[in-house]
Amino acid sequence: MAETILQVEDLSVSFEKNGQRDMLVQNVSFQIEKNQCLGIVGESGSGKSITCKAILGLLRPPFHVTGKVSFLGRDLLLAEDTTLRKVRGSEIAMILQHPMTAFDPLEPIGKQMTESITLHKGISEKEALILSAASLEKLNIHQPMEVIQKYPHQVSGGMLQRVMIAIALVMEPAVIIADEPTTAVDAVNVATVVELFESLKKMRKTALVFVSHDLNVVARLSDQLVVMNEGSIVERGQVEEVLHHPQHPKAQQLVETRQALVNQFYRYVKRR
Ligand SMILES: Nc1ncnc2c1ncn2[C@@H]1O[C@H](COP(=O)(O)OP(=O)(O)OP(=O)(O)O)[C@@H](O)[C@H]1O
Repeated sequence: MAETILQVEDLSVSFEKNGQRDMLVQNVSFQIEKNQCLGIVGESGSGKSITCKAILGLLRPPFHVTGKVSFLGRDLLLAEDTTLRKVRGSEIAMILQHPMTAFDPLEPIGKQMTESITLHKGISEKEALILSAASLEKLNIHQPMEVIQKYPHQVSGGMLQRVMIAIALVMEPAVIIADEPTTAVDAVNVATVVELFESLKKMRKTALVFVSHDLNVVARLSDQLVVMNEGSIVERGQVEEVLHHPQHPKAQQLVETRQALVNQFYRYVKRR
């Protein structure tokens, strides 16, 4: 039987402002097994990022989170901060949409990479540096030692997203939560990133939560797909089923928009 690694039950998030409570995410439930990828799609503002942040315990008041997030039998919503930090670094990796916010602007990139790796893997800084450089090379970063010496503001957003993915590759976590991990990455490197995620899934049995606006990438990586709208899941199922036979109007709209873009692309290619 497949082993459930992450189970989210009735996750709701509200935000309090001027005595008024806004519901941002409502009763979201899903589960992921080892070696499986759950894709999350939905229009901008539908609650995808807030859901990821809530799972990772990254929301503080005035956000209010309820529900249950079980990771290998532990409820992450009830976990102490120190436990959460440990889990986040080594067992659940996160790749965030805005990479700049994930790095300390005052420390070189390499130091930040080796710090998390030595802490969670219990290896020396030198070993961590070698692993970091090898991991960066897998992501087509050909002069890794140069990048390692730079500060976050000295490289592009796409490069920082690849650095976050490189850290995840070294850590080999049980789960990766990737919130639009390729938004700033150029097209050639998107293919590399997708291949690396695919091989992590296959070789390491990593479970993935993959949020993206790119339905082609989602179709390639995901097994199950959920569609979010206004904070709720409005459709779920096998990825092919949802993409080929969407039932909810919002899911249909997403798929139609993608089809229109693909058709436009082929018309453009034919004209050339
Ligand atoms: N820091 C915040 N404070 C208050 N409200 C927020 C905050 N971040 C997000 N929200 C609100 O929460 C809701 C869900 O936002 P979220 O960022 O999860 O959407 P999303 O689906 O990830 O969108 P996108 O695809 O543009 O990243 C939106 O109504 C948004 O305005």
